[in-house]
Amino acid sequence: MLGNKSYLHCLQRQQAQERWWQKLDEQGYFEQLPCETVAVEFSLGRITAGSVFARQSVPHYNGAAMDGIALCAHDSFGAQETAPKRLRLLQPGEPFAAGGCYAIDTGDVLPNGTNAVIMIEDVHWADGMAEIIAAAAPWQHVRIIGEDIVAREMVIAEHEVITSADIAALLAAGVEAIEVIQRPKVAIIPTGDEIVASREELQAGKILDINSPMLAAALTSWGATALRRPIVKDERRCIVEAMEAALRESDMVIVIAGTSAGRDDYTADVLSELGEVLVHGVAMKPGKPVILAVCQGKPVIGLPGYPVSAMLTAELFLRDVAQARQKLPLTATSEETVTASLVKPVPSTIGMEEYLRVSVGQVEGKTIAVPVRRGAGLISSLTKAQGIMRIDAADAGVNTSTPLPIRLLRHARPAQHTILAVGSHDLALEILGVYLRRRMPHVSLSCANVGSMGGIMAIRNHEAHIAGIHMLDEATGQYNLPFVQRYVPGFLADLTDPTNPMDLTNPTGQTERTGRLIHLALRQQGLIVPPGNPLGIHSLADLTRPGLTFVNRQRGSGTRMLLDKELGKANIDGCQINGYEKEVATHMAVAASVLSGTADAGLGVQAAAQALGLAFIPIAQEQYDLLLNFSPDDERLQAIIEILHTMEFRREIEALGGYSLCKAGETVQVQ
Ligand SMILES: Nc1nc2c(c(=O)[nH]1)N[C@H]1C(S)=C(S)[C@@H](COP(=O)(O)OP(=O)(O)OC[C@H]3O[C@@H](n4cnc5c(N)ncnc54)[C@H](O)[C@@H]3O)O[C@H]1N2
Ligand code: MOO
Repeated sequence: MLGNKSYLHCLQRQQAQERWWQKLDEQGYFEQLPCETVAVEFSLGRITAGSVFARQSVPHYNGAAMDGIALCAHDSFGAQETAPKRLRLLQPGEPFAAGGCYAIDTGDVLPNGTNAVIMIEDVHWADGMAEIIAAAAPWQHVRIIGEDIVAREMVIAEHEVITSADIAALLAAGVEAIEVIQRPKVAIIPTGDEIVASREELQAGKILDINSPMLAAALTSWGATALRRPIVKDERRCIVEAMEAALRESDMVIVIAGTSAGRDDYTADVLSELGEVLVHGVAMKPGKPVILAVCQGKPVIGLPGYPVSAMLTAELFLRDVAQARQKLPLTATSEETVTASLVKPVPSTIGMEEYLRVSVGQVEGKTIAVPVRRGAGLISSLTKAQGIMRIDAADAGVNTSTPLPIRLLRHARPAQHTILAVGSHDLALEILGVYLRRRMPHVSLSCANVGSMGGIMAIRNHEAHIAGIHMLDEATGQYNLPFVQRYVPGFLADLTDPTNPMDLTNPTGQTERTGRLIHLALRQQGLIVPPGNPLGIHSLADLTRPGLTFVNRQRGSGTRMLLDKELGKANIDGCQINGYEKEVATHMAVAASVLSGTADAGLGVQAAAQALGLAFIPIAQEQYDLLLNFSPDDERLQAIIEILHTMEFRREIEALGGYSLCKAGETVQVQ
């Protein structure tokens, strides 16, 4: 029986946070924190447990602030240009006598009897005497005791983050060791029969524990100490034992997975046995089944197993608690955001807050956000996105006209430097991004895979810089150009017009038509089959053999169009092919289906077959072009075209297998 899981009654995020926080606060979790003493030299970023006072003054002696002579100011009174005064040079260690002076360097102790320094530039030497032409004020050019810090003065207040300058000030003030708040120890307990700790144990049905290292790294960046515990089986007793051990040794516990409604999901039960579950279920996506509990006065969080859910819920619920537990300023308020509009409306469930991962770039002065794939199990949705857009629980979605704030992930380059590539995806585009970054370190390239037609539409709507496209026009037999002319009429620059600014050698004049369609590669498309081609597949006709399973690409993709055209030529109907209805979204997904054995064949690029060590039967060569939308003088445009012409780039792409870049960078011409 699945049981009556309480998280089905979801709380709003803020309500859930407040409920957990309030309970912890009542139990004094954020007060009377454990402390430890560390060497000041190694205290960077730690939080002072109490205010720290100087043990000595800085400077601790009166010293010269300039190179020159030390004298008694009184002896200089009356000195003028017309009536210089001469002072007798005393030897170091010689007692001071009125009318005398000592040679002195910056930092030297001021000799007894003296109280001022005259800079060496203002001293004349005559007959072994120092001649001065202006009076010195008492204590001029002298660093007097305590000028910087006076003994017993406060050097740093309690609960401050220690900076590098603080380290210098503390050491100067005679403080060598300092009491700081202990880093909270956070135990991480991964659970699940299918979870394994190393690649060696990985086989079908097993999942590598990537959540523990991810969370440990996040905790470290939040100032906490992560204690990774062994993987625990989906057995109630094992989880109880692991929890009890974790509670003994840590200040906070994370239990990964087992938060939802499955038969082996014990996390909430165990936590209510060992303490109090305050929240099970928050109206947010991803992350809905998160559990917030308090056991033995310590916060315990059950994170949903999907990596994106685990990361987001840890950031939203755990980070503040970990930081407050060490009196660190909370990160949330200092996070970098940009405001952007979505390229297409995104629906969302009313009552559920949604965290949408997006690519962000600036196209024609407008900041654009392109959603990346949404699944909570897709960790690459976090690594490939530039930011996270929050859709409010009250909204049924976001339309394209409402700009919304986006929290930037990693130290994202500013949106105005991000090139948005929206269209059919190809590895060559990502490698182009790497080459661009080498030339222009401030620029990044962000790719959103929406298929060739989606790319053309994004260019038409002024929402992308680049669209990668490969679509064959059956009527003309030509690739790409007819579609651009049909769907974005007037967009392409007329390069035969000498006044056209797209002539990069002569950037003058004004015109509306600034787009370019340039060659990237000729790609070999073909059937991807298991190594050694065990079923002896040689042509599309073989796909109709009984017992053979095919995997298809999604409708609207260039590869699907190619397949349908080739099937038409061979007089084969899709319904004759077992698996024709099964669609996946990328070349690599086709190759992965073949590798895993869920399909015997699929159509895709040779590079995908080569990447996964699969066999390949060539079917057709297709033209993959880049539709570019930059202002003519944009240096990124020039850089792209230059890179496409380099041998280094061409060789690297051709080495992927099945690519020819002999025309890369050239403008696509009407045939
Ligand atoms: N009937 C329902 N099923 C599910 C619901 C629901 O409302 N009703 N919610 C779904 C949502 S939303 C989420 S999120 C997940 C949360 O699942 P659990 O926390 O119970 O976690 P598992 O099912 O054990 O794992 C989910 C997924 O994550 C993988 N995983 C787990 N631990 C790790 C790890 N340490 N490293 C990497 N990956 C991990 C695990 O293998 C699963 O693939 O529940 C839905 N179900
Ligand atoms: O909460 Mo789950 O994380 O939406 O997939």
